[in-house]
Amino acid sequence: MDIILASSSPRRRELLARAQLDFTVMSVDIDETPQDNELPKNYIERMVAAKAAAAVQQLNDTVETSKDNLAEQLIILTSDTIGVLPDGQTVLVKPADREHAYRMWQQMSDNTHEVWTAVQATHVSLVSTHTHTENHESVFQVVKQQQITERTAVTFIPLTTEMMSCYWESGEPADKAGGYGIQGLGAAWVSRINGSYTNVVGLPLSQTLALLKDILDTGTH
Ligand SMILES: Cc1cn([C@H]2C[C@H](O)[C@@H](COP(=O)(O)OP(=O)(O)OP(=O)(O)O)O2)c(=O)[nH]c1=O
Repeated sequence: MDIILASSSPRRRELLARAQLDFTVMSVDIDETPQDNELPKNYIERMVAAKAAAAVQQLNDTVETSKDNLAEQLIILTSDTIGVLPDGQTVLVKPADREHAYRMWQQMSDNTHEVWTAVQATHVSLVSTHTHTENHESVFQVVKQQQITERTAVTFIPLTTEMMSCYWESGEPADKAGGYGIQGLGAAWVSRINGSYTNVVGLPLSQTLALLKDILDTGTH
């Protein structure tokens, strides 16, 4: 079964490549705006499912021209990373602008938040259906989907306005949940983590491999 990583995150690509698996990558674009008072669990589960649905739709939009290059059974991997404040309710996403980043960082300063990454593995199969004109049409249909969510606690040192200003200017925070990258300059703000490091970077690697193994095992029985 072929694996598709449906993500435009270079970090996820790089992490999955470390497992020396064969996989291809496609980008999906969805609206990632949290709903009012949406709980972290609901938000993150909705995101990975929506990314998977967008990937299936994208495959089906081009299936007639690309099916010679596609396996009939595919596993699509989608993932989403958020920060969660100690209240267990506040979701930290990518900063919309500098002020948004500062607001998040003020709440994370000298405090411990959690980073949650959800991963969904979606097994799809190419099936041939009859159309009303008696023609055949091929579409990918979902056979099975499984999700996991991994949580890592991250403690920040006390932050000053000057530190926040310098960091924002670096450009690193813009495309990252909670407005920091532990794999980059953001490491200087982290005094301690408890849990998976790769989870913070965007893909909990060992847990993702276990999820893949699980869905591959059940798919072939
Ligand atoms: C906390 C943290 C997040 N991040 C990143 C991981 C995710 O890529 C990003 C959160 O945004 P996501 O929406 O999870 O992912 P994405 O938009 O980058 O990619 P795609 O939806 O196409 O898969 O924040 C880091 O790189 N380092 C960190 O320390």
